[in-house]
Amino acid sequence: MNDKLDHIKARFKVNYQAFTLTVDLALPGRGITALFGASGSGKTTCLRVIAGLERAADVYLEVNGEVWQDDAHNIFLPTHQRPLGYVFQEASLFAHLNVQRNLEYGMRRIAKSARHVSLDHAVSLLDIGHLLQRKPDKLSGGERQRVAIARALATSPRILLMDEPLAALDAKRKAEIMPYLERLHDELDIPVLYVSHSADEVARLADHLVLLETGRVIASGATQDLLTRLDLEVAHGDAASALVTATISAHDPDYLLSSATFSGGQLLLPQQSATIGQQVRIRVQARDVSLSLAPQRDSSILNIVAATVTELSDDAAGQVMVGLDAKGTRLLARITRKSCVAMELAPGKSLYAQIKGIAILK
Ligand SMILES: Nc1ncnc2c1ncn2[C@@H]1O[C@H](COP(=O)(O)OP(=O)(O)OP(=O)(O)O)[C@@H](O)[C@H]1O
Repeated sequence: MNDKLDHIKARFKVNYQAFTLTVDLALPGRGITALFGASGSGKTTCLRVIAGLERAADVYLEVNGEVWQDDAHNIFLPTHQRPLGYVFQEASLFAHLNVQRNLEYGMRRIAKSARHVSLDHAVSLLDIGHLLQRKPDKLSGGERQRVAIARALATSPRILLMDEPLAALDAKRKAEIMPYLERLHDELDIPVLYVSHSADEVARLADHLVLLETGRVIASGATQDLLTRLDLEVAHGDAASALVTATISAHDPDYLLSSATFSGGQLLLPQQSATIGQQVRIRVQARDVSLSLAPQRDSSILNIVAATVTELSDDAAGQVMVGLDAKGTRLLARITRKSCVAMELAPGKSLYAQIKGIAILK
């Protein structure tokens, strides 16, 4: 299987009285694709159409080579015949069955020949072996969600649809479950459509991003690219950030630091457990980047990289978002309009980006 953007094709229209959704998407057949947008933009409706749960018009839906629905040719696979896993905001487990039975229930529906994820594998991926005998009411919210995800996986889906699976959890439980979602991504070859309105989750998990606005797809592309496109709202405001892919190149135990190389040079990070040569995904928030025309040598900031201004765009009152290119990696810096004028910033100008804070995502 390759990474071309044509393994999932979804084309349809939904017409409610007060809302119209028009979708024409070609998405990668692997990795996590986030559907991102404000409340009411149509994210859940998209998943429901893909699952065959929602009436839509002019539907064409193809998942990794299988046509599930093609209205032009009267093809319609009902929901129970679509090999998909659906995980909702609130785990809908059977209260009277223990975890083991809940998992088996999902699996029994699937013919032996179609099973490619074993129960053991799903249990170990979500680390729920110690919970198998418990009833759902004896699980925490995070544990319930892990069981719900394992149950979806145990049906050997060709695609996993996840509708804000972390939304009902508090920050601590979210942080607990995130590594499991990353694990699915790293260890399973099942594409995930992940509905979210959290920029944080999207930056951390998604390879591909679909931006929805009042029923329209306004952009679809690699997360790294879309987060830094200044014509999009997602690249503005307090949460705006860039993603940097880097490779761990050294550890410095004396200072508890690790270095990582990326297209624009080297970054120093808090000491990482990752081995040398391992890839890491780093989030750099626009508000944590300041700019200078000369490289500062008398600063406490460790990460200073040469970059070129690509574009400028107004942000909040008195603020400007600056798009930067660090030899192939896009960064954002949010600075004051006053500094922008004083530094005579314009596209093509060379300068130095001083990165005050870095978050290692994985
Ligand atoms: N069955 C329905 N009949 C009529 N209108 C509906 C129906 N289902 C959803 N809508 C409307 O369609 C729009 C999109 O809803 P949808 O649930 O897809 O949005 P969403 O982006 O998932 O929102 P949220 O983040 O709040 O879950 C909303 O305006 C909603 O009120």
